[in-house]
Amino acid sequence: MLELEHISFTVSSAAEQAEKGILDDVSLTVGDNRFVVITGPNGGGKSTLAKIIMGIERPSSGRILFDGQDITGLSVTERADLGIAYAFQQPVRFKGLTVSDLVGLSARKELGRGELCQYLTEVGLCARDYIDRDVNASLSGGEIKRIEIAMALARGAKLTLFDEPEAGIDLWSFNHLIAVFQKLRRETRGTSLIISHQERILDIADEIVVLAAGRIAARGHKDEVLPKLLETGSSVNFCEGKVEANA
Ligand SMILES: Nc1ncnc2c1ncn2[C@@H]1O[C@H](COP(=O)(O)OP(=O)(O)OP(=O)(O)O)[C@@H](O)[C@H]1O
Repeated sequence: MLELEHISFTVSSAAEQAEKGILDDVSLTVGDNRFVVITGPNGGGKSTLAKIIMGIERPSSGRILFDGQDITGLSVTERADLGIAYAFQQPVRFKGLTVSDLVGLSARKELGRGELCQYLTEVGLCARDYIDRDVNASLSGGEIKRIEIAMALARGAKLTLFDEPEAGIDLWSFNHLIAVFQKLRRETRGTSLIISHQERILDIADEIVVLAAGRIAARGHKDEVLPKLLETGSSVNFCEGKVEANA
C-alpha cells in the first residue's frame, strides 16, 4: 500500500524571487493491486507527484509510506529495491544496449528469448524485428515508449508508475496500449499508478484522482468522477483546485 501524507513541494522561483508552490498538502492512499489514474490540467503537478513517489524529488513537507515503511528519505534505488518502478514520460535512449538487454535488465533475472518476445509482443512490437536492435536514435519516440512499457511489464514491480504512456504513440499502438493496461488490470499484476489525459485509460481505472493547481480536486470511482470530467454542462474549476458539476 502506498500512503502519501500531506505532501507539499515548493521550489524557489528566481524570476519571482519567491517560493513557488507546486504541490499543496496532497494526501492519497493507494491500496494493493489497484489501477489508479491521475489526471488533471497541464501543470497541475502530476509528474512532480510521480517524481516524489519515485524519489527523484524530495517533498518540502509530508511523508510517504510504502507497505507501512516510511520511504520519504530513501533514494530511487532503495525504493526500486522495495518494488517501486517508473516508466518515464520522455524515455531515455541508451547507446550500445539492445532492446533485449534493456528488457532483461529490467526483469532483474535471466529471461529466455521466448519470455522477452512475449513482453515485446504484448506492447505491439514485432519481437523478431526489435529484440536484437540497438536502443539508439534510430528508434522512433513511439517505439521507445513501447519498449519502456515492456520493461515495466518485465520488472513486475509491486507499484509501477506510468507517466503519460500514451504520449507520442500512434492510434494503432494506442489500441495495443489500452489492451496491455486492460490485461494488467485483469491479471492484477501489482498496483498501476498512471498519469494520463486519455479518456480510454481513465475508463479502465478503479479510481480516478484529479490533480489541479497542486491539490487533489476530485477523487473517486471512475463512475463517479469520469462523468463529471466529461459532462458538457459541468463547470470544471481546475484553477481553484476543484471539480464540480453545475447545479
Ligand atoms: N523544479 C521546478 N522548478 C520550477 N517549476 C517547476 C519545477 N518542477 C515543476 N515545476 C512547475 O510545476 C508545475 C507542475 O509541473 P508538473 O510537470 O508536475 O505538471 P503536470 O501536471 O505533470 O503537467 P503536464 O500535464 O503538462 O505534464 C508546472 O508549472 C511546472 O512548470
